[in-house]
Amino acid sequence: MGDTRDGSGGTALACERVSAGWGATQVVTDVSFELPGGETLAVLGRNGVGKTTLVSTIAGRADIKGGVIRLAGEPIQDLPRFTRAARGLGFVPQEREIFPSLSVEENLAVAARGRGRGVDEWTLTRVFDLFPRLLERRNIGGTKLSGGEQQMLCIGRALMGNPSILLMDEPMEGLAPVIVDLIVDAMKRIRAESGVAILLVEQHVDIALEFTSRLLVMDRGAVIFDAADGTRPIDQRFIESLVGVDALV
Ligand SMILES: Nc1ncnc2c1ncn2[C@@H]1O[C@H](COP(=O)(O)OP(=O)(O)OP(=O)(O)O)[C@@H](O)[C@H]1O
Repeated sequence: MGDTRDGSGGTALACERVSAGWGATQVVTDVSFELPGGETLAVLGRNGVGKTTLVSTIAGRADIKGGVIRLAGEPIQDLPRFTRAARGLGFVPQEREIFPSLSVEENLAVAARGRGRGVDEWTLTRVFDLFPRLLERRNIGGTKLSGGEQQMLCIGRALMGNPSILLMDEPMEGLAPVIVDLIVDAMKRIRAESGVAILLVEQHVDIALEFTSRLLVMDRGAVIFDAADGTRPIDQRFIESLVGVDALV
């Protein structure tokens, strides 16, 4: 019997015909998928196709216009974002949103939320073990960090909430290749050590395929290639052709 809170052994996150946008503007149309507990799903697509809008809708930041979002089976689309976070939805936003007036350690500490999982809990010590750079910089103000360090802090902060689902919006964007490697390694450790389900928004097909063969490709707000259940054979070059050349530079 799996952990009912994080849905392991069942569906951790599901979107059922979700349409969404910002104010009066609809961006996402009829997106459906299921993400089992502990698995990773990559959402691919070129700039502006609606990937951020989709994860922002799941997180409770964009406006849902139709459909149902389920967290471990329970509908959450009408809940405020803070309640979704409290129920186990972690978010690594594209803009990182580090608190500028707080140190690294304070940024992490304010996000701490224990869930009584004992040794499996993410704590300051564990986050510093995952990202030793953050330990070295623990007393530095959040905005004095490099882009890569800010991304580590943003991921560490989401982990401090001990989520069952981690929504990650292009976490490698704009980072030097050596930092991308470091973040990829950290994400592999996060998956192995915590069994968290990850919804990864990516533009780079090769990076997505390092984690998963569960893929959705979006174009103009809709899903144009659905391999979310992970059973479809994946041809990297075909997926790259769907995502578009601007994603390959
Ligand atoms: N916070 C926001 N407020 C208002 N409109 C937004 C917001 N974020 C995105 N949009 C709009 O939604 C549309 C789709 O953009 P979105 O960011 O969802 O695409 P994307 O696939 O994530 O692209 P990118 O990789 O550039 O982030 C665009 O017209 C964009 O201007």
